[in-house]
Amino acid sequence: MTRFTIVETRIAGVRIVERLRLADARGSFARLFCRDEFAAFGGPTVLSQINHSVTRAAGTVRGMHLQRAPWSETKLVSCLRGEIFDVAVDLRPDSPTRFQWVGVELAEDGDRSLLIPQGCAHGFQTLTDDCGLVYLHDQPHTPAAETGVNPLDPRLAIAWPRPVAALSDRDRALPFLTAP
Ligand SMILES: Cc1cn([C@H]2C[C@H](O)[C@@H](COP(=O)(O)OP(=O)(O)O[C@H]3O[C@H](C)C(=O)[C@H](O)[C@H]3O)O2)c(=O)[nH]c1=O
Repeated sequence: MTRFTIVETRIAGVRIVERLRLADARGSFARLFCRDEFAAFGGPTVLSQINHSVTRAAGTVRGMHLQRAPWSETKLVSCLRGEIFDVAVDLRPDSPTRFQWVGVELAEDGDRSLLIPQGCAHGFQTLTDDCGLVYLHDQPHTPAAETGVNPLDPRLAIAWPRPVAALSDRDRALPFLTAP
């Protein structure tokens, strides 16, 4: 039984992964990742790290982050508590959608995750208080390879749904795009 439906977006490799929820009188069960099913659509098949982040206040923005090569990573982001607006930005130099972004709402009572490929930055805004995210990464966290772009960059013009209520000092200091 196929547990996932893959929805392509306008950015190649940025995919919405819709999960099949198996429900019964006790509640439900859903799979977050499956190596074989993900291999079938060209998704990541190796997990390096799994992370959990908690964000207290609605309106908070985290991002836009990615790791440089050779630690470029694919991420699968799932919201298991609360609701977020999840965003991927294409920063691949040769991509026809470079500097374009895709945003989707992920929620604990929803059944979808966002798959962010190598070369794309990831960030999100919380739409409720107390949001919990689970990230699957196919590369280890490598601080020396961490980079990003400013989530408030006017050139990206990411349409955050709410006023930005909180931003880390690190994210506030992320660079703005200058490349033509
Ligand atoms: C990303 C990461 C962080 N950390 C440590 C480093 C810091 O001591 C602490 C918080 O890190 P940071 O402020 O980078 O966390 P976020 O701002 O939530 O960044 C994450 O959220 C954005 C939206 C992402 O897409 C990335 O996965 C990730 O960069 O966790 C780890 O130990 N492992 C990790 O993989």
